[in-house]
Amino acid sequence: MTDQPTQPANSAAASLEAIDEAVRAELTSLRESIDNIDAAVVHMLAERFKATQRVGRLKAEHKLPPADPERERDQITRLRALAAGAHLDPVFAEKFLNFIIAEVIRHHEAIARA
Ligand SMILES: C=C(O[C@@H]1C=C(C(=O)O)C=C[C@H]1O)C(=O)O
Repeated sequence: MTDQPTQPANSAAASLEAIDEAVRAELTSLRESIDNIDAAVVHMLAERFKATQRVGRLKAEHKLPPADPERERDQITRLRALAAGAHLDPVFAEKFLNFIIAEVIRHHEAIARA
């Protein structure tokens, strides 16, 4: 026979409810932080795209190519180092930056065509 808790059943149920309440409160609090961080990420991305759109217009005016692989290599090196220092997976950081840069280049190509 396995060991059973010594508490009466209704008392055990009450403490389980208390744990559930504490877990629920922690989950809500963590999700509030996540929502704030997501909002900050969206605002930062919007600012970044404002800057890259200006770069795109400048490049188009001066007949410069939409992509700059050397600049991208420098950024990836820098971002990977920042990620490692921040305990973020550098592989993920690189993928994330490449995802954003691909979208920026798509915008620059569209600006050049317009
Ligand atoms: C914004 C630029 O255009 C492209 C997009 C980049 C980016 O999003 O960081 C970097 C290099 C370029 O391929 C740039 O040349 O600076």
